[in-house]
Amino acid sequence: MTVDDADERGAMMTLFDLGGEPADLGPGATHVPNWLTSDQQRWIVEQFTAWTRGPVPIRAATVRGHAMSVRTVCLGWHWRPYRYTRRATDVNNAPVLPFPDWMVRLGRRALTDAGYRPAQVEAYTPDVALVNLYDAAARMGMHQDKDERSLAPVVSLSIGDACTFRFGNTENRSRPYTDIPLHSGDLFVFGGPARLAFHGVTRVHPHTAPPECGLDSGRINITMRTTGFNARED
Ligand SMILES: O=C(O)CCC(=O)C(=O)O
Ligand SMILES: [Fe+2]
Repeated sequence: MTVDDADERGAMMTLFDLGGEPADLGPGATHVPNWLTSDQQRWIVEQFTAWTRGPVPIRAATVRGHAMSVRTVCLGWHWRPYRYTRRATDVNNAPVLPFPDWMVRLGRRALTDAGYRPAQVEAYTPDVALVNLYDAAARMGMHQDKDERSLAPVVSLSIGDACTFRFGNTENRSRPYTDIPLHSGDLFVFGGPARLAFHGVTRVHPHTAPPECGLDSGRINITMRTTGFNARED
């Protein structure tokens, strides 16, 4: 079997396994397949294209001397391992784009659809988005999202090629974890007892992006978070 065959098989498995039981992700984690409409996905891809042009260009962050395989552009705050600043201090020192109001509203709708109570939804005010672009070879190792001071939920949106997302436990990078396919348009929310769960992307499935999503190849993932830092901090 060639690598291409293996990719093809992975792609087919990912495309056709939507009918099964929803994975039990434990309390605090919710997967809502097919949450964004095709129109919304295409519109977000257009925004993404504009974000990558700057003022801070999309780039692979450096972790312990190695470039990540994923490239990232940020909104609201600039993230570099392992802190948030208002300027892209490890890129070109330009100020980061503002966090858009429509994304706050989208984040609130995401919490509603993930089963959060109205008071929690109204209080939700994410102020940073990490927007990741994965090519077919990109991965993300198991990690916790813990550079934020706030433990408000993380809202994750996926567009383009499907991936295998590994969602684990709050203790360490190893088992127990659950591998779930995230497809174009899927929403994933992790908060409460799952907020500091280890998670990662074990692989991207090339050629699985639906034509109507607006992205020919690769995968975009947006995670909205709440830094808990005040506006003047740098
Ligand atoms: O790409 C994903 O689905 C997850 C991204 C992620 O975990 C992160 O940006 O911290
Ligand atoms: Fe993460």
